[in-house]
Amino acid sequence: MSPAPTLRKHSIATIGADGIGPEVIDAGVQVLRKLASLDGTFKLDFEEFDWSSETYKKTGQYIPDGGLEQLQKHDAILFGAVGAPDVPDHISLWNLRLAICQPFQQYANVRPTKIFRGTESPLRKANPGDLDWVIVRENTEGEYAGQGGRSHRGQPWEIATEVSIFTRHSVERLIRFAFETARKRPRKFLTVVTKSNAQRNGMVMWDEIAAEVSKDFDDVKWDKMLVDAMTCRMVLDPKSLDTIVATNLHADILSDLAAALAGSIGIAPTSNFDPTRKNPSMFEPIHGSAFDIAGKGVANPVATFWTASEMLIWLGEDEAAKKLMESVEAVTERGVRTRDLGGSAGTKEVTEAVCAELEVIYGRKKA
Ligand SMILES: NC(=O)c1ccc[n+]([C@@H]2O[C@H](COP(=O)([O-])OP(=O)(O)OC[C@H]3O[C@@H](n4cnc5c(N)ncnc54)[C@H](O)[C@@H]3O)[C@@H](O)[C@H]2O)c1
Ligand SMILES: O=C(O)[C@H](O)[C@@H](O)C(=O)O
Ligand SMILES: [K+]
Ligand SMILES: [Mn+2]
Repeated sequence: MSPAPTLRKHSIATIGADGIGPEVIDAGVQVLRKLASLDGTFKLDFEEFDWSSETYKKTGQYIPDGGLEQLQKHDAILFGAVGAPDVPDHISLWNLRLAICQPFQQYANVRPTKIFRGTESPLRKANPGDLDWVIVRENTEGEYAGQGGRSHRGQPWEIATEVSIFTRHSVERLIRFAFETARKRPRKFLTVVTKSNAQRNGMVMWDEIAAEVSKDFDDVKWDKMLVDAMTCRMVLDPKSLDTIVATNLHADILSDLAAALAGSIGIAPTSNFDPTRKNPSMFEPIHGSAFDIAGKGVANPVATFWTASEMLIWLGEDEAAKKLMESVEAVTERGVRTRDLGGSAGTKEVTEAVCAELEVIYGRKKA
């Protein structure tokens, strides 16, 4: 008798945090548990962290002392969203999301977008397949470097600075990552986005570094766009784009636009990668805590399912990741969609439909 194959194990830290964050993370964990049990070749262990704006209001901290060391023990982090109506947004963002991404040097933030079957783009002429992009966002510095200050508060002569920092080290590693990402995709095509007409230092260095790095990627075609013109190209000529690289802030904005053009911000995933694998990478839907719909059971969990699929690829579970995406798309195609996608289903119904579809895909149930 051949020995039983060893079960691959992955430990996941979950941080639902605020608003719809815990709702979509619970849905994601439910689907992941189902997937692992149907697949049977790998096991997922989850540890839940209750770090949130509620924790902050009680303890004065989002992340307790030693918190990053606790995260460090896990293979990946599945994150919901942070932000609450009664905590300033810059406090919540800087003390939870950025307090993980930056020290863990998760420098490549990868944001794919596509139009799901059964859903509609607000662009009249775009159909599934016509918009298929990956935005690579710098995730450690730039406009989010944390440099700046305020003086003379409240005075008519008050001043505030918000200084963008671009280092050759970080720009080069990110652009190299973007070329590698483009190389792995069928079209092998990268668009480098900057604002090197108005911003004449850091952005000009970006353009120069892109030109230098491109020499190591003869097989990847690339072009350049100014960020303002890029918004027009995304809307008017979506088929002309494939992989896109931009600064922390520019790509933050472009990726919300990309999600909306694909149908909804409720479908778009994010991977915050530390490509060196020294630290765990963090996976989250692109959207925020959406206070306007929190607690109503209507949040679209699809962004978190796609996020979970990206996380599985990072953990080496490509086959299961593919099956998860097949089942999500079968469900959208069948019309089980939340309100943001023009449907009437709630978070629970979509989640249950995806679990049922997984059973079909794994062949336990007749379709
Ligand atoms: N990475 C993060 O944790 C993250 C990201 C973005 C915003 N935020 C924070 O979230 C809070 C709210 O920010 P915002 O309103 O600018 O952006 P948001 O993404 O939370 O919401 C924008 C709009 O999209 C809708 N929406 C978002 N996700 C949805 C989903 N899954 N299903 C259906 N509809 C969805 C919301 O209802 C809202 O109308 C703020 O505190 C902000 O700082 C956090
Ligand atoms: O990091 C940010 O800019 C915000 O949290 C959010 O808009 C995101 O996209 O993660
Ligand atoms: K998020
Ligand atoms: Mn954003």
